[in-house]
Amino acid sequence: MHHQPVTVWPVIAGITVLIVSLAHLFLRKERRERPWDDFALVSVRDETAQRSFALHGRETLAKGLKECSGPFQVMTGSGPVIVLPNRFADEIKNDPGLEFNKGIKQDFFPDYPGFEAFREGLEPDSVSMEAIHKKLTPSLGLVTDDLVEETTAALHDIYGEDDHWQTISIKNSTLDLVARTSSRVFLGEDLCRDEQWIKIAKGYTINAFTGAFKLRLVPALLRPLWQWFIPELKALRNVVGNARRLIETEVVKQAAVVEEALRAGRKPPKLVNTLRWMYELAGGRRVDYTGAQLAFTIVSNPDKLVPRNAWLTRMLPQVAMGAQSALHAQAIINICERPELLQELREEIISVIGERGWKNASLHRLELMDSYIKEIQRLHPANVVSMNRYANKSVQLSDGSVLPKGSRIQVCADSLNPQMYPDPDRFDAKRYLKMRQEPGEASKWQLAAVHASNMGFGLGRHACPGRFFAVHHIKVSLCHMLLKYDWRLVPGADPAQYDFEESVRRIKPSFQVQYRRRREEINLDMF
Ligand code: HEM
Repeated sequence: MHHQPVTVWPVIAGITVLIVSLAHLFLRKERRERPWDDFALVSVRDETAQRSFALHGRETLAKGLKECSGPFQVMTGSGPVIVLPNRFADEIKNDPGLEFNKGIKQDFFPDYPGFEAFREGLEPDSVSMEAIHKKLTPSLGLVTDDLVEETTAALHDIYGEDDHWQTISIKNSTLDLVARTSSRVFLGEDLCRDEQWIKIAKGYTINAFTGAFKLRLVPALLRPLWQWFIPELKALRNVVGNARRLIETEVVKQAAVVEEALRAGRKPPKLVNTLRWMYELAGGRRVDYTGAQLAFTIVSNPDKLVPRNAWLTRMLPQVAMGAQSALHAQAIINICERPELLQELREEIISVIGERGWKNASLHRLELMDSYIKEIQRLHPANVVSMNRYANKSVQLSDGSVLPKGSRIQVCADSLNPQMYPDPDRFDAKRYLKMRQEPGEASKWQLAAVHASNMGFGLGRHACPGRFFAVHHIKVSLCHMLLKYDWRLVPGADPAQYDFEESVRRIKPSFQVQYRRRREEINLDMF
């Protein structure tokens, strides 16, 4: 009788892959999700450490600070994080052993198709990072006219011209405003008004986060194959494809204008947007313009992030649009409760912009506004920890404790320290203005300056490089929003409309405010 040859090799190969994958999964879980030795694991209300931090993050941190004399740890959804009291902020701020990007890279898949934004955005020497440092920050004076024009057009579309009170979600409306006005600076006039682009910027984030989350659940060996079966990653690849079509068309268009001018022996017309800047900086280098633009917008919709991505939800909302729109929204909410301050801010805008126009120096002179926003970052921060780091090697602290290689770190804020801030629980819009009036302190307490006592923009070598633009941007927006509209809370509405996730506080999308068009004292569009 003829026997069918037994095809044992595929079976053996399959079993081997399974065993290796399970071993890998086990080891990975062991390595990344077990608390570190030598650091107290803090929890409150008899909850498990993970639930304690997820549900009562700020309370858990407060307990750790009160009961532990030094660093302690909390358990996040994706493993332990060692929390340092604020006194270590200056000590570790420039430590080369503590990286910003590595933690994100580990949880995302920059080499897989769809994750181009992570590949481009997480390279410290990427052209997009260079564009922020070398072009965007030094050229703020050049982007002001575009920002002013786009703000006027966007406010007209979003809030309109009606002088009767109307009700709107402050979170969604400021997100729409910021998505459009910052896209004007990132991409130029045509794309910032393109609904398809705005939709892409919002869709990319949710698919990237959900897809990465699902992929992380699978053993590493299977991921190269598994990625093709995850619906969100299919959607992600489509979004990138659509973005690529839009952005590359724009790159070709902008490049053609430059080439044509050069061929005709003319100086190319000036265009101020990061796309053009990256093109100029690229030299011979290959640049993924689409990945870079998606990286700029990656957190345009931070509310939709998946809870299990806790480590990332803490880090990424602090980058770009999500943080900018949250600060815009908080500035409006706070002003609703302070009509006298609104009047003072209006007077400052009228006197500074009215007399000097939209110069860079004028925006510097909006010192009350500067102080007001910094006080919001102090007293109503989106997060009470900052300086997310990953230890590339073990790092010894001055108290003798050792941050193990592979651990993730955060530093607690100290913005309620009465030694630093008298009457710390009081919201004082002029607090930083007064501090700047002390001899020698004029620039130390500017909104864009970083200091361990207010880490709204981080601290040290990984402090936010986009902060100078962010400050410029919010000042242009607030000049328009405060002068053109009256604002108030919805009468009788619950003031506590925030969601808390771990140590992060987010404004609920359902948080509504009321506004109506007023006649502005000066025409901001004429300067
Ligand atoms: C109000 C707006 C913004 C706020 C509050 C903010 C806040 C922050 C904070 C706190 C960090 C440090 C995170 C940490 O150390 O854990 C950070 C980093 C960063 N931010 Fe911002 N940011 C804002 C806007 C922007 C903008 C507009 C850009 C880009 C143009 C940007 C690009 C970045 C980048 C690339 C990093 C990482 C820096 C590095 O890897 O060294 N941010 N941001």
